[in-house]
Amino acid sequence: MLPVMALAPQENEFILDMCAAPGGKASHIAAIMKNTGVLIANDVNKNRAKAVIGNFHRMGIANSVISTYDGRHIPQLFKNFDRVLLDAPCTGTGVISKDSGVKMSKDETDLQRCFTLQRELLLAAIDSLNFKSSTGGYLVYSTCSVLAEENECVIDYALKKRDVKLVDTGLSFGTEGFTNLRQHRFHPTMKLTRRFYPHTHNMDGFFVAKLKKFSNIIPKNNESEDNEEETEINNIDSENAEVQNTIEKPVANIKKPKHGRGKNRAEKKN
Ligand SMILES: C[S@@+](CC[C@H](N)C(=O)[O-])C[C@H]1O[C@@H](n2cnc3c(N)ncnc32)[C@H](O)[C@@H]1O
Repeated sequence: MLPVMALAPQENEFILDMCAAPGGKASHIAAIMKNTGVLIANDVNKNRAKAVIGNFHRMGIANSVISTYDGRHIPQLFKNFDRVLLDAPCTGTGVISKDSGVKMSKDETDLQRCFTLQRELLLAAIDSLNFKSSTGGYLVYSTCSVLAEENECVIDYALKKRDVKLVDTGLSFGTEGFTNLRQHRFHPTMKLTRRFYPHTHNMDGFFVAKLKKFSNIIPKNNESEDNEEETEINNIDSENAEVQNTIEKPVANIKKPKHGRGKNRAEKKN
């Protein structure tokens, strides 16, 4: 439950668990909230969401709404959360000891698909946060993967695309996230993220990062978006343009995100 400890939910807050099923972490958050405030427990997979319903009934949780939206659409549906947990879908390379099939069943395309989705979900999670929250404005991103492509690379992307900064997770163990790995050079604050390894920490491989949001402004990215001015998210967000077009459709009909062809200019350059 490390991500929930890092999230540090408070009573009476408005909290989103964007990828909640089967609901272990959402139940933990709800227990800390003591049936005050509101918890939105969302998961795109309707079958898996049934497990959240079961868990919440069993635990007598009465302050929650369980939804089955694609997390990338959440900012158009709910906004101004005090805290958001994004326990992202991932390749599961941290739990190979439990499911050795991961070694054989994932190829490069799966990895690419995973980290594209992770980036999109993370931007949506940030966009749904209330930076003016008097108690929060925090987001926790976690995966059960040990691959930098699904962890530091995703966080690095968000640091460039939104007005957020990494903060201490408050977790007293784990190793520091990478600032320097192969061809990658990440922001020095990446050491505030935490990595957990089966052989070192006697637990599943895991990654936890905590971000604080400072405004709704999309920072000018000097490397890839030289001609773009700082802009309020609500006005432009081209990444969400496709989402806006599909928002009225049932989840099953939602267009898949485009990979490769059709990406916007900035993403292509990254
Ligand atoms: C690592 S699991 C979450 C585990 C959960 N936090 C818990 O503690 O029980 C990732 C979840 O993300 C969900 N998911 C995948 N794509 C999604 C999307 N686009 N929007 C929302 N949820 C998504 C999957 O259905 C899966 O249940």
